[in-house]
Amino acid sequence: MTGTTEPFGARLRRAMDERGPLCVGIDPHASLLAEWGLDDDVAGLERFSRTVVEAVADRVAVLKPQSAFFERFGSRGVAVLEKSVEEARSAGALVVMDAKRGDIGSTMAAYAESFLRKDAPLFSDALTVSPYLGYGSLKPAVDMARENGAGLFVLALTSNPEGGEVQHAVRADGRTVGATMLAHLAAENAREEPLGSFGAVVGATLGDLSSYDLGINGPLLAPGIGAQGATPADLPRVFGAVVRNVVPNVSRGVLRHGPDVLALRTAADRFADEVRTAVAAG
Ligand SMILES: O=C(O)c1cc(=O)[nH]c(=O)n1[C@@H]1O[C@H](COP(=O)(O)O)[C@@H](O)[C@H]1O
Repeated sequence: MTGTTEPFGARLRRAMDERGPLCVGIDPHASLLAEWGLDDDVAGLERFSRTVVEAVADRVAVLKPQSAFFERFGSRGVAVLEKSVEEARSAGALVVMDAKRGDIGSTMAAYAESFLRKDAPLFSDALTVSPYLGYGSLKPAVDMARENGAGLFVLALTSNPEGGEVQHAVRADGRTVGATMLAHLAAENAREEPLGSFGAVVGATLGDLSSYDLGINGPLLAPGIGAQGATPADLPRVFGAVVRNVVPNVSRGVLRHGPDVLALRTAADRFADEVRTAVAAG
């Protein structure tokens, strides 16, 4: 931790307690731009992204821009991404940059500088990362996050059906690969209060996860609600005792209500209420 920089986990816990834990994704699919009556170009991208930020950044805990949809437009798309991150953060939302980076250690350090160094143009409160070059390859990102009060979300048990062939694979020590990633995160977050800064991505679509120890003392980003078929009511069944640490993500389930700001806001509020009710019951 540098100076008085408050760790991501503490900032996230407070935001979740104050605003509820919902994360809304900024996923400007070409099909959504068309549904919103926008052109599939940089101006359309900018209008889409600004509208989502205007609609929900003052009320949800987290916004998660999907970097690929911005990178599609090259440097001008990335400029829109920079602006969206800045606007979302100034409206009080935390930003999780969904860029799913993962590389050998020496180049991972450059990715970490791009997203997790406080003075970087794309600095975000947290970054999604892939540990499938080995968890240890993420060390430069872990270190950079710690120094800058940022966090990581490590892909552990993803929402897509193809993930199982890697994540459920059993290692020589009898543990699955996914369980091993969770154990690394638990070690990273040990003794952190009120919540560690190193989260796992665990799909809300996965059903019974009782064979996994999700008690990593860190946040669990749970995509899959809405378009992928999971609902807020599934959360207690999937996450059990750690449901209070879940940050459920909805992207298309909210975004399909645009371009009307009020309709987007109402959709996000409805998911937020359903999540609150499910977590309270869990
Ligand atoms: O890391 C992620 O955010 C992620 C991990 C995962 O396992 N599954 C998953 O869907 N996501 C992302 O979460 C978002 C889900 O979008 P919707 O299906 O439209 O709600 C997309 O941006 C995905 O890239």
